[in-house]
Amino acid sequence: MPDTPALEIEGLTIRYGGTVAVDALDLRIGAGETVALLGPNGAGKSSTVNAALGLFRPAAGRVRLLGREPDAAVRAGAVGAMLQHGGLPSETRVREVLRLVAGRYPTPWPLADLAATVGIDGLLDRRTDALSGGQRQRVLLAVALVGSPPLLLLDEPTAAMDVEARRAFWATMRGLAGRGHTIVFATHHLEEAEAVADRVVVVDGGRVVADGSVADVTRGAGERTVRFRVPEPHPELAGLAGVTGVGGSADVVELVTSDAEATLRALLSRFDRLPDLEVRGASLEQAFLALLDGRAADRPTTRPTTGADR
Ligand SMILES: Nc1ncnc2c1ncn2[C@@H]1O[C@H](COP(=O)(O)OP(=O)(O)OP(=O)(O)O)[C@@H](O)[C@H]1O
Repeated sequence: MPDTPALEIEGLTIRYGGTVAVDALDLRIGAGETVALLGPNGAGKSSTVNAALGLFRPAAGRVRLLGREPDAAVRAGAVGAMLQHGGLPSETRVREVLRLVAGRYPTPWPLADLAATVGIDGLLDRRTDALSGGQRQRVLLAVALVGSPPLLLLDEPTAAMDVEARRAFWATMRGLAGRGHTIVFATHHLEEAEAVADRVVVVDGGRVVADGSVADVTRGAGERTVRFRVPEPHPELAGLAGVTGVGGSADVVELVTSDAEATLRALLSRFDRLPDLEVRGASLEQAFLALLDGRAADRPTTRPTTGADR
């Protein structure tokens, strides 16, 4: 069925005691999409990923992976996952773990090719308890990929990786995306989302607060950056109309503004010249922070603990 979504979540609600971690969340991800799940600590990303994998029963809502119940999709090898606290059996060699997992699938990814793809060729005979954090992540990725699943759910997959390993990881992911795999990943590295994702979904307080391409989300946040050269510091710039942040370096000022026109008017009334003036759209990071700041301002000082009670 070509139109069956890879992941479909309707009204997902997850509670831990009195805490509502996920609050009637809806999300539909089409086959072949690469989607970044963004959100501050405690937003509900891991809970959503775990529930999508059927690791626990939600308080309410419905999840389908490629049209199937989570358990059935996992059993059929349709989904591969890397979880935040994913473990490997101890006192075993990497090769044995991968052989064991491969045995569950009818047509597993050939071991040598898989190892080369995720950059663990040199680790196959290493004991799992002798791996560094980043090496462990790569082995966990190999475990997730062994069945060559059409859907990958990855929770902060590059958290322990160094720059080179992260680059290699995303090169592998791009290759898989190019072959039609659906990739859903939670991350705090906004530059990864910007570089890799077709779509970003921002979650806060257990709900989706923005959803679209990076361009949509940055445009939607309404922030702009006004940049120009100025020979000395001007502390008063922080108070100019529209300005929500001041940055820059040496003799360059970068003003983040929610009203570029008002900011430019205020600047032109103070300075005769604005050398090398540039007005740019916000980066994803600026948009993300503006979005969460805006929501924080809307919240009462004491956050309601049970969104589901509303
Ligand atoms: N096992 C648990 N027991 C109690 N509360 C939990 C449990 N797991 C998560 N929570 C709470 O649920 C909320 C959502 O947590 P979750 O781990 O899903 O967020 P997250 O977006 O993945 O955060 P992070 O970016 O820090 O990993 C938080 O308030 C968290 O404290």
